Amino acid sequence: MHEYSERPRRADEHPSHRPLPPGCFRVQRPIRFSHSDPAGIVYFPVYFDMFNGAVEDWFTQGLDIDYASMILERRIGLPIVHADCDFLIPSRMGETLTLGVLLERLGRSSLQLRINGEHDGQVRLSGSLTLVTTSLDNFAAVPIPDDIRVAMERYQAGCAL
Ligand SMILES: CC(C)(COP(=O)(O)OP(=O)(O)OC[C@H]1O[C@@H](n2cnc3c(N)ncnc32)[C@H](O)[C@@H]1OP(=O)(O)O)[C@@H](O)C(=O)NCCC(=O)NCCSC(=O)c1ccc(O)cc1
Repeated sequence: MHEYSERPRRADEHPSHRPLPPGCFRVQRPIRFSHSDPAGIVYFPVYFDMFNGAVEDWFTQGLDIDYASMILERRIGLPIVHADCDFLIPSRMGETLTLGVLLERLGRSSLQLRINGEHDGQVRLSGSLTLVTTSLDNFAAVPIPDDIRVAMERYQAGCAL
């Protein structure tokens, strides 16, 4: 039996669809012509590309760990093993989305992030990414390196404030 009546209907009815805590890292993303489909709204895969850009900026600006050096010099990759997104309100060219990053879970080699797209205080989309720290030499999962874990734990504590 379908239980559609139990699905959240409005942006403010589900916990993950509320704005993230103010302490979370946020980055602005202008919506450009190239992001939109013929209906004039952002084409859904574009949001996943924006999510990864937000993760890169979160590392470099929010954690103070240079994302490019982590990959190119330390040879630590962060492949995505899970991605999902609820799309609540469409966005259009000329608008600016604010992407916020909440660190929901820190595992041995994986981390789960909630990434919300907000506009005028409203959550327009709410996604989840699971990333795994991986050696780029053999493409196997490796424990999250200590310095990265410390930075993430510090971030998690600050975000909750
Ligand atoms: C990442 C992998 C090498 C890990 O494989 P394994 O070493 O066998 O993984 P394990 O089963 O041991 O799991 C490792 C951890 O991931 C977790 N995991 C693994 N799969 C999942 C899924 N699907 N969901 C949630 N958690 C998961 C698992 O629970 C372990 O967690 P911890 O307890 O915290 O350690 C392998 O799963 C893989 O290669 N997957 C394909 C990844 C891929 O192709 N993704 C899409 C493209 S990558 C990409 O877009 C990208 C973006 C940005 C970048 O910087 C890099 C790449």
